[in-house]
Amino acid sequence: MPDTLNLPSAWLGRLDSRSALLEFLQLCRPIAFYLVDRDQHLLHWSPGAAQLTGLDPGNTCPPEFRIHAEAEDTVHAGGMVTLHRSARLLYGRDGAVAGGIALLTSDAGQENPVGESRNTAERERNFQGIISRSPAMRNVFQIIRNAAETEATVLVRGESGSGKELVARAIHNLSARRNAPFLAVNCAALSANLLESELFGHVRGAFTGAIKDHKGVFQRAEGGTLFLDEVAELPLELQAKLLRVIQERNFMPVGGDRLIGADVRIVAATHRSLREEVRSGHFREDLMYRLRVVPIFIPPLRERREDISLLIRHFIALHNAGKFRKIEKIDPQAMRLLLDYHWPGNVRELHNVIEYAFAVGRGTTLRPTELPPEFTEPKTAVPDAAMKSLPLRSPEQEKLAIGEALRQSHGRVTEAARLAGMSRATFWRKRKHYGL
Ligand SMILES: Nc1ncnc2c1ncn2[C@@H]1O[C@H](COP(=O)(O)OP(=O)(O)OP(=O)(O)O)[C@@H](O)[C@H]1O
Repeated sequence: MPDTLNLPSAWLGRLDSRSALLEFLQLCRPIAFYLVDRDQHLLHWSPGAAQLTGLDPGNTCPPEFRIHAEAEDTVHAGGMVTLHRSARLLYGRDGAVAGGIALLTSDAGQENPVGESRNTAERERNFQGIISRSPAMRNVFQIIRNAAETEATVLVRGESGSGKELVARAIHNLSARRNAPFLAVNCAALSANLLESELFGHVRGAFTGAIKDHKGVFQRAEGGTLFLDEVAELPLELQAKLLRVIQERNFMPVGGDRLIGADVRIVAATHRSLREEVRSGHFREDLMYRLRVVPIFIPPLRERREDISLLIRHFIALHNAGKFRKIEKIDPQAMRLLLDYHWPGNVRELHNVIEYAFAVGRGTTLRPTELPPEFTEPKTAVPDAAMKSLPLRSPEQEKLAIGEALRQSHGRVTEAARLAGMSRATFWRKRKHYGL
């Protein structure tokens, strides 16, 4: 079925969303669905919904039908009819929740088709362990599939915790190299000397303490894939050596006198823009071009908000499999806090939040009090004067202050721009510039 992903963006840009929505609602009259605003006022209850449920609720949404979160669940119309409901949240241009839309189908007699389509949907949302239903990520999945068939070097860009290593593993697992090793090295975690040794190995006596030969990851990953995380942090002298491996397919261990062949596919990752690193003289341009043969960008979690509830459910299901606690429901207030959060640590942070809830809470409902302090503690207002002096701040301070303004405003850009004492346009530009 075609989806928005396949619609030309130029055409989408010209579309008047108001008239398109009204046409769409008219056309779908026989289908059972409804729309609510963020305060749960019923905006539209289709004739199909009235027929299926036997209800005509006016503009008051029956409590059972309120939409607080993305859900695939059942609702009971008038306590008699059990319906299957697919609910989705709708977002405004400012990124805040603007309401919800839900589709109702009769559970009875549709067991198989609904069951099948749910399974298909589940498969589409779990690609090699990467859970997502965002169109941008579906694009990423397709690039992974295609790139895995080739030997091309891949550069994954994304914020910390957004899933770069998962992408690298997926490429390896789908490639012809899947039966050989997948090894990961974090280029930011080691000093230049240790990193060189870890990458290329050393021979006995190469330096004090080198009491025996040591094989580097280029040798240990023979026939497989090497994941170079935080590649932008690679010191310049090692960049030259890496370039050589990519071009010549061989390398020299530290203190060695003999070149060793390297049959390794490289997948590199960074949270920085390599172009900017090249511009500032921290990264070799020739190496950048060699690494980004296939560039993959993973959007931060806050830019694919449709994934938040999916990931929450995924991690809850993972932890439910343990013995300590089973969470069956999420309190609507807790869900709103989770959905409105800015997620600076991306999926890793979300997983930690669920782990925290399992550790501190009890019972079958996840409650707001079981969320870490940053969700519940009263926000300390950023002093206006301090925010207004933003242009005088260093880039690091400015980035921090913009992040804080977004956090305080729950991602609502107009409000955040006001807090930061900037116009919306400047705020957008700076936010983009800092990758926030
Ligand atoms: N879409 C996703 N679905 C399921 N789990 C995910 C997803 N994205 C990330 N994770 C999980 O979040 C954690 C962080 O992911 P990963 O290590 O791949 O991120 P990263 O971008 O490489 O982070 P860093 O740059 O900090 O190393 C891992 O536990 C990973 O399994």
